[in-house]
Amino acid sequence: MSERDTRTLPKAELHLHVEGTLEPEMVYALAEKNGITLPFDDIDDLRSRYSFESLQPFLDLYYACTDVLVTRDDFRVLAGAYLEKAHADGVRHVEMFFDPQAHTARDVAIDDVLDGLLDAFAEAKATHGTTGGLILCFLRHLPAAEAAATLESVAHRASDLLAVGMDSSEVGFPAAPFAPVYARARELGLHCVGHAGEEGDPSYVWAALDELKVERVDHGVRSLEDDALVARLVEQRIPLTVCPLSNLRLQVVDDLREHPLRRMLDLGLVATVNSDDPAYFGGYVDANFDAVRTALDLDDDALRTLARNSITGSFADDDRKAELLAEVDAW
Ligand code: HPA
Ligand SMILES: [Zn+2]
Repeated sequence: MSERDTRTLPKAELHLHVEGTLEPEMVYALAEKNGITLPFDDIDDLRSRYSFESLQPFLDLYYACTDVLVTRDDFRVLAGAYLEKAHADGVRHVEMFFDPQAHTARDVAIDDVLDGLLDAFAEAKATHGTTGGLILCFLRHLPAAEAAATLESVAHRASDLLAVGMDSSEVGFPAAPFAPVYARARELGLHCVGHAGEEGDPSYVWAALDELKVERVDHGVRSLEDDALVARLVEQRIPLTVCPLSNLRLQVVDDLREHPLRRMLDLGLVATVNSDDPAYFGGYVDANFDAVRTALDLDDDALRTLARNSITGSFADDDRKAELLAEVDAW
């Protein structure tokens, strides 16, 4: 096993929900500032709820906490705190998910969400040289018509986004109705990614590829159950944004020593390591690198491959990719 400090390994984070970086202290501070009554007794009661049997109970808590985000500055502060932690973890490029429908449903203006998040990126670029951008996620448990309306509401600001994505409950919520929304996103010049194969079987990953035409699969760990799917992902070099501690906490895997990440690398898949919802799942990106390094006995070459995959799998421009890949080679 490698002994190097993985925080010094230059990397990109490609699977990070900004709402999932809401730490309990910030939940309480923002609730007080914004006069919001939380459905918990106190901060310790909230902390006691961070144990999840599956995706849905986590999502219920995640959306309840999201209600404290109201103003442009709330979004700036939230994303800014994450970008500082990411910088300390060696993250040089971030492609950040946000869930606009979780905010506009509470009458928060989508421009305030976007502007606050972009303020934080501008600060991180100026302070640390961090690059990256925003991925607008559609909530797949809601009707596709609502996703379409959300996209149209920001169509005039498409240049402020990198991509669209899809998250929230997976099993029982088919991708096909969202195909026209994804087609429209491509028309607007946006990249396309989507969560699939987290809890859903390989048919969900096929649908993300064939119906939504995603360029990257978020999670995708269940793809390994289907050899033909693995062959397609390898052949087309479709990156998979894997989130080990998330998989452990949501009981997608019982034990990190059984996590498929090493098998994914051995099969030639473009797998990356990410934190998903770090405030809820026990750690930011370096904690994820550290956990899989120990559990799967990964050496420095495997860690470098994961970092390289995060850069080649990103939507950074070619010059930025070359710059970051050279930094990884020098590690
Ligand atoms: O891990 C996740 N899966 C699906 N939706 C999500 N929304 C936030 N985190 C997640
Ligand atoms: Zn996710």
